[in-house]
Amino acid sequence: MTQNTVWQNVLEYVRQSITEVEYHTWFEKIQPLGVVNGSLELGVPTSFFKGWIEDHYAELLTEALARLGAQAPRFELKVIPGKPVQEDIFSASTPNKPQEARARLNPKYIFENFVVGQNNNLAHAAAVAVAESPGNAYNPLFIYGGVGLGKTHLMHAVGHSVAQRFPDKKIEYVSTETFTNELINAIREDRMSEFRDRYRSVDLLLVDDIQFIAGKERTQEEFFHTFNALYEARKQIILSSDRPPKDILTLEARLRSRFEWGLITDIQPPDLETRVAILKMNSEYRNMRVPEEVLEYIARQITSNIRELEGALMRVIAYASLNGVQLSKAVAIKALSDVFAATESGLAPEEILKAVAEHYNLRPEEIRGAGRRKEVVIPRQIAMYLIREMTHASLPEIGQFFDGRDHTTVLYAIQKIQESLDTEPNLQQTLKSIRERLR
Ligand SMILES: Nc1ncnc2c1ncn2[C@@H]1O[C@H](COP(=O)(O)OP(=O)(O)OP(=O)(O)O)[C@@H](O)[C@H]1O
Repeated sequence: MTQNTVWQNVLEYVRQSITEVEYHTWFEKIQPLGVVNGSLELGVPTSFFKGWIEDHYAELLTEALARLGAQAPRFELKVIPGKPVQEDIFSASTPNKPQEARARLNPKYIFENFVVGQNNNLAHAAAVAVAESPGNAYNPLFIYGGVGLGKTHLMHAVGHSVAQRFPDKKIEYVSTETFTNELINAIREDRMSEFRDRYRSVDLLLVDDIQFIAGKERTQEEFFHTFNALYEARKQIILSSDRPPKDILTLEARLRSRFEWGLITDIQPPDLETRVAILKMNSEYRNMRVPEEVLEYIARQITSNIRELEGALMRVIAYASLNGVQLSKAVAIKALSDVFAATESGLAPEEILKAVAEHYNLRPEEIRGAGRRKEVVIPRQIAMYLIREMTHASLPEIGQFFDGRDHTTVLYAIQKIQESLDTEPNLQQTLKSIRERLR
């Protein structure tokens, strides 16, 4: 199981550095075989495939292993003809066929894997009630809370549970971003009735990150009608958000009041015991035995984001396996040393954004916002680049920070700056003086 943990970490890194097409073409077909003497062994379907990976991605793979703390990062490709596509927990969240409702649900996000603590027990109880009697308990169910605290997990858990209990019910999970993009495409391609049929014919609609609907008038209009159609037909709606409806600015009053019709429940950051329990559950899920002292060390370091908490555990497991050492607190401290060193040196994305804004004589909101003028686009790209360089924020987190942009937008911005750095000496000077402001 360790190899899966290592591989998932590597994949996460790789995915941020290449296009989705490359990722699906090459990396989804690789199967982790094991870590042998510190070298990660990977199974590939053909020798052509092997050669391609060696020629094009060797450096990236080595870099990913080094980032995981491998002292001597090495991997070996073995041709295993006819090997099926690796089953990985991330692949379930990306298929395009809309009707395959369950396919959009992450298999890990079930009630059994959700640790209930004081921070989330009300949200959990409400989700269970809704799963038992969709459309009748609380409609809509509105779950809000900070980043990485389990909102999506709970929504998916309801989806899995309803799918199991009521196999004929149609379930749709969608992020607000996807809903918006699909709406735009439907309008452009003259497929609005298809779009409406699809969303208005479901029995359970799960919409993630609804706060991003703010300011999008056409999306709000369409969602309003979808909401009404489903509500009147007593179909269940669950919404997640990083804030309660009253704090979503520029949300039409009629939508806000609808969001408040059912039950609004929040998820708070977990306490220490709950964090340890989550880590324990996670290691059991991966069939790993991790000493209590390691779990506790990690749980004490990371307090407010469960995704980061899990990421740290994975990193420690990967580090131990790649370096051939037993899991212990000392190893955990080493494995996480650079993670914590960087957060202690402690620049927050806000500070970096502020420095960029000051440099350009702009307001931070102008850079963060939707403006497309060149005067704000370049500072925005620079801010994204520097946040990536100076913090441990992931591409999706940076995207979220910049008013919910997609991680591909962030990746594009970073690549753009990297390319320009070679050709534009002025840009190097700009970056230098912004970095100096941050000293
Ligand atoms: N109570 C919990 N028990 C076990 N795992 C949890 C719990 N809460 C969150 N997690 C795990 O933490 C990770 C992040 O959770 P999730 O994606 O649901 O957060 P979120 O609140 O939707 O975040 P975002 O605001 O970024 O959308 C997931 O891997 C999830 O399984």
